Amino acid sequence: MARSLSFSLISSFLRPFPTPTSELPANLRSFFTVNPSLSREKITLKSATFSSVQSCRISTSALMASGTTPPGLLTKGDSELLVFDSEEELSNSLAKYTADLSKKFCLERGAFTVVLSGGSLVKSLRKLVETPYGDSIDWGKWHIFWVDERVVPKDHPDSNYKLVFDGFLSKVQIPASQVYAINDSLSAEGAADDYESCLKHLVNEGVLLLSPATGFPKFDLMLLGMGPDGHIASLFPGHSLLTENERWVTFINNSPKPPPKRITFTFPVINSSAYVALVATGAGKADVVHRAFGSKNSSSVLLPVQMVKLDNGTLTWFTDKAAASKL
Ligand SMILES: O=C(O)[C@H](O)[C@@H](O)[C@H](O)[C@H](O)COP(=O)(O)O
Repeated sequence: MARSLSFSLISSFLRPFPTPTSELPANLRSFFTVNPSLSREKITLKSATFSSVQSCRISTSALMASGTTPPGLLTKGDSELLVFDSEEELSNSLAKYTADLSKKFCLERGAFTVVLSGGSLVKSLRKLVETPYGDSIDWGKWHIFWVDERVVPKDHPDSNYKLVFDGFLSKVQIPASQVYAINDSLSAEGAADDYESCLKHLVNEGVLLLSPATGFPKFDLMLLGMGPDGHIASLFPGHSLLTENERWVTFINNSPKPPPKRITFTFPVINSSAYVALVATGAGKADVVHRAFGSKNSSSVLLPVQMVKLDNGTLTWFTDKAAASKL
């Protein structure tokens, strides 16, 4: 039977840890002990349940939405997994994580470049428009991109632009000129070329930075969903697009997930990001979460989600109990 440990990371802002570290299992004890810098202001989660925690590497940077990296826990290409008791709690924490990164990047460089996927992610972002974030975020400095888009008119029910507009953009004050939708009058190939040109223009304008290490654009934050087959963006298992290493944006005319015509960022762009939050909820994602984080990996063939290996950034998985149930 899977061992389950529930503990409250912080139930109020009055105390740093409700549970003495001596009462935690050894692996979590050392996790907290080596991070004396954890402060009550920086920990954002109300509670989390980790099943079979040996399978997961959990570091404080995922819990500290300000992005401060504690010493000795993160390495290049490392990733972190958070498991929440409910999607509601996940949504609260995702909002805090995003708001804190917004504050950091707006202060550091006066802009915040945010890339969104479609799917259930957009619903999980709902708390971001609510108090206290909705009123305090500097929306005027946000720049919104799509990691993938279905090549359909913007008012089509399949459009990721429409999904994000209805669920998020229509509720906040991001200037329309800073919302980069595809040109839906073009073919998939034309729309990908056009979007890549748009990104290059934004690099010239200084809105978008280039990764000095890879030469690909370095977005501040990507908020990505994941399919039950392990796809991210419109990068599907076994597809030739997985190995694209020159283009920034490419296209697919035969997507296994409808609709068939899409554009998508490529792996070099995704992996050049400063921060990636991978949001996976529900039992339908449990097999893939297990494959990515479980102690036994039966296949040498990597699923697309396993190919997210950031060159110099922080990858955090936000999951709920159902998605983590096979760990
Ligand atoms: O346009 C798309 O189809 C998405 O960008 C896609 O990559 C999505 O994020 C995943 O399929 C997860 O979707 P769910 O969270 O709805 O399962």
